[in-house]
Amino acid sequence: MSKIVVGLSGGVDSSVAAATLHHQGHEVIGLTLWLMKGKGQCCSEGMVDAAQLCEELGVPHHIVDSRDTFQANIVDYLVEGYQAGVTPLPCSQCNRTVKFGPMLDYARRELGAEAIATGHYARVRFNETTQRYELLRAVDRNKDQSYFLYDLTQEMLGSLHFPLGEQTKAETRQMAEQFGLHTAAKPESQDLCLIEHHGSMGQFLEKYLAPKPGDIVDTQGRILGRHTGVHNYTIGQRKGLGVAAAYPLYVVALDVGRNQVIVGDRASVHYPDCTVHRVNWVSAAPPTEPLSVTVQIRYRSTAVPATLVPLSAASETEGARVQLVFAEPQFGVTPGQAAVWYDGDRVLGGGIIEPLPVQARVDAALAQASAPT
Ligand SMILES: Nc1ncnc2c1ncn2[C@@H]1O[C@H](COP(=O)(O)OP(=O)(O)OP(=O)(O)O)[C@@H](O)[C@H]1O
Repeated sequence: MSKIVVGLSGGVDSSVAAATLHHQGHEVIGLTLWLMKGKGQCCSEGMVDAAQLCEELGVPHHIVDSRDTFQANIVDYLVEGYQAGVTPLPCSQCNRTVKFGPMLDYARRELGAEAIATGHYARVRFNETTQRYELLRAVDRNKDQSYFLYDLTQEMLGSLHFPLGEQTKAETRQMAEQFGLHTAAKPESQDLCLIEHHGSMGQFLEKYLAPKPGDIVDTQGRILGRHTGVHNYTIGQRKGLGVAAAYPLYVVALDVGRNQVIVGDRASVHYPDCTVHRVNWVSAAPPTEPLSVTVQIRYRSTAVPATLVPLSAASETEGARVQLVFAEPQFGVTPGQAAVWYDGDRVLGGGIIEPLPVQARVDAALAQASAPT
């Protein structure tokens, strides 16, 4: 049995992950990262719940102040992204740069442990033929979090345990009761931790970005209304535009230079393809030829068939790039969000959807708007 450091948020999933490993006879050490600056109920309550869980299990608990790392890698990343007119996805970035990397470092350096575990719903296996670790979807498809884990490295996968990957959420809740954990009845977190902490994404952004009103225009440039700042809008957004029209309007492009939000009909926010940068091939070697995959462009969306075409990197900071050509045009392909591609249950890789130049978005919108959906 080995020494395993378990990341504890104070929620039911990580509690059951820790309790399971403890009951299997592993030497469990609880580790909670203190993530957010300022007073927020979720962080303080989470740390206390995690500490109490470790008391119940009779295992040590460590708290590591990671507020500066979280601020630099997540808060600043989000604010800069929204300011530039994209909608950044914080979770995959957080998993790699704030959670798994630093947790593994701390486990090795301070605790003499080589393994870490979390309550994520996903699976890892070692492929003897390719000699690579592979990331797989969780058995509980409704809870599957593999989408957020595409950016992990082989080294991280090799040190990781996901004790909940083979079970359903309902089974996890049952186990929490059987183990007699005080976190058994804790409600499910509904949103991004940042949103739970601040109330809403709007309230979070208000702290960092001043309102910057401008025009809402259609794809022909006609002014339809006013907006409160391009950072408050997302490609594909319909609600909250405050513009009356004969048909529903969607955000087609965010023009930061002109400070305009450009809107069109539903057909105009369908895209036949997208390019993706900062690509990570988590389970497989990068291909040299086009590859058939299924791809997920949002956490909750269904994976759809696409052809992946390898591209050369435009610059060193962009990392590897690929083009994804969808079998059917996709709604609201949102720059800043992750595209994650799969071969069945196996996550092959993923990356960040690149912004298109505004004019290219408008041209694509005009072309799609006149095409049948
Ligand atoms: N502050 C933290 N410190 C250490 N590990 C964490 C922290 N927050 C989350 N984790 C780990 O990452 C996993 C997934 O986190 P996520 O925020 O998605 O929580 P969740 O699915 O609601 O799980 P939980 O019920 O454990 O909160 C958690 O189960 C936990 O192992």
